[in-house]
Amino acid sequence: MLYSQVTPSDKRRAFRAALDAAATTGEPLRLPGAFNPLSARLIQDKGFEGVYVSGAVLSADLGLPDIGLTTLTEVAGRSQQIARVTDLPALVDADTGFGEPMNVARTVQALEDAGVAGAHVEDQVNPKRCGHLDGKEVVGLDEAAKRVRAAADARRDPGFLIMARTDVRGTIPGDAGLRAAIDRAKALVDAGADAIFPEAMKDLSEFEAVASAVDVPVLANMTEFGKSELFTRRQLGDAGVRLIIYPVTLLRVAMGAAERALDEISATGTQAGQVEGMQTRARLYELLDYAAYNTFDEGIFTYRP
Ligand SMILES: C[C@](O)(C(=O)O)[C@H](CC(=O)O)C(=O)O
Ligand SMILES: [Mg+2]
Repeated sequence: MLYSQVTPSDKRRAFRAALDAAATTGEPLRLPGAFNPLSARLIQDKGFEGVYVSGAVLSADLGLPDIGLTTLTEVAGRSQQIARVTDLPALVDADTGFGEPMNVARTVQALEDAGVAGAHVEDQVNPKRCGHLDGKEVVGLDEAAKRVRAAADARRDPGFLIMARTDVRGTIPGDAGLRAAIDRAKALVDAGADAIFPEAMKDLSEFEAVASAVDVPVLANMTEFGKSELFTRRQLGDAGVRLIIYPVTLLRVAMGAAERALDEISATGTQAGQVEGMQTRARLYELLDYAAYNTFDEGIFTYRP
């Protein structure tokens, strides 16, 4: 009932332990993007290992493009709403950290307070772009390392996972881009990153090259309509990847269904033809643990001192 009984520090410990275990099992953790707290419940119910709080989803949710318009307050608020309804660890997209290294430090503390298990900070210039679009730019390695060091130094819970994302691959064509990504990944681990998010890898061999160059967990971003092919968990696990995000998948699926429903109402004058594909009232109540609230009510009601 209400919120998760698992404390943030327990979730962080469990997240790190699961990441360690993934190195031996070869089965990367799967973190679908929760587009709201309810979808986080569904992700847990379906047996996934974590939830992702995507910047692209958060901005789209607000009717905005993903170009660095959202604020720390908005991201931390949404992260807290999502993290508190699930026992799973939540990994948050902190974009560029919302400013200079000192702002990055504050971002990490705000996200710790939000109860999430970790966050990634990227090396794009402000204003940032989706990592799978052309024309993005990155800051120098020095600046990128300062962001990561600030993030690592700021956390109060050593379990909070600091992930460094590098977008450099997409800014340099050919092998030089991959080499630059590997160099950055290593330098960002030296700066204190607990994990690496190499953005816009072209193929499996690129994931493999990054994963074998660093001895921290590496994330694969399986976003649709982007630069990376959609690989399976098995393929990514074999390439040495330890966690996979499906950042915008559930939002895209839900919005696709919403469009179809609206079109059908317009075309036929009723949503009746869509009911079959809908989540039922009973299933919604199950996810909300409605029954527990009834029992609670009865407990209060029948209480006799
Ligand atoms: C992972 C990502 O940073 C996100 O905000 O979810 C995006 C996803 C996307 O726009 O498809 C990204 O930059 O890859
Ligand atoms: Mg993002």
